[in-house]
Amino acid sequence: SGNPPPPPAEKYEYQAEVSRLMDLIVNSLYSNKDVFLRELISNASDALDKLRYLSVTDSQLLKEAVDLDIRIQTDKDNGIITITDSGIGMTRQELVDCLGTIAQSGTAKFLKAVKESKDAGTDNNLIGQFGVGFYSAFLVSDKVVVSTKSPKSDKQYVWEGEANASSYTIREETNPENLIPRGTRLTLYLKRDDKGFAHPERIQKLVKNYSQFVSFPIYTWQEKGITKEVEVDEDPAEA
Ligand SMILES: COC(=O)c1c(O)cc(O)c(Cl)c1CCC(=O)Nc1cc(O)c(OC)cc1O
Repeated sequence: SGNPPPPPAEKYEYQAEVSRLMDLIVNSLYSNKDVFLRELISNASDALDKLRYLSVTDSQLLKEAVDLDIRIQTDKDNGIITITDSGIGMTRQELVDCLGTIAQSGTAKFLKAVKESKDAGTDNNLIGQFGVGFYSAFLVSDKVVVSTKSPKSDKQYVWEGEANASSYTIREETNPENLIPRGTRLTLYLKRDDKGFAHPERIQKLVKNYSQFVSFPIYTWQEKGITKEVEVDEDPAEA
């Protein structure tokens, strides 16, 4: 017989503050939903920064020898966006700590700030300021899958959450096709009304807009092959 079956997915309840936060976001308090891409590119960039910084004292972290970059793939027929980075990734516990809970302090302040800004009618983007950028994925997605591999663990884990759900699941990644050497891959299953975000030209426009301060190359994938979005003063001869 083959390998033993993988352990079943484990179900976790969100911390109450996370549920409140997600309700707020899912009810799309934010008129310009574009911010989801800025937040997710920012998270990917932070994870790459973390890896680069830690690798200065621990070169083992780079043993998977993959380039430090961000790849954004769009599937416009099925309304799916995939954002993959080769950053530090997360262990199972970090998945629970990072995506299932948020620091209480930040949340209370965030919720208060949003309420005030809502009352004040000024719809500014508070999401990024409180480290809750991940949940902005639910501005445009019914379901989000986060597959992540940290150099600190020998397994890759998959977090799965849906909008308006009170719980999420975490399981081991066992499908060889889905394995990544290191980093995090987010798969966004876009809402019916937001499938337009999966059009390559729309993503490319948003990436150009948000990638100005990102010090890693961002590639967007489309039918015709890979287009390198961020021209890092490339020598024309190499182009
Ligand atoms: C380490 O960050 C990631 O793996 C990562 C990524 O590469 C891309 C992403 O879109 C997201 Cl959402 C993540 C996770 C970011 C995150 O929430 N990190 C994080 C948050 C915490 O509250 C924390 O506290 C222990 C630790 C974290 O790494």
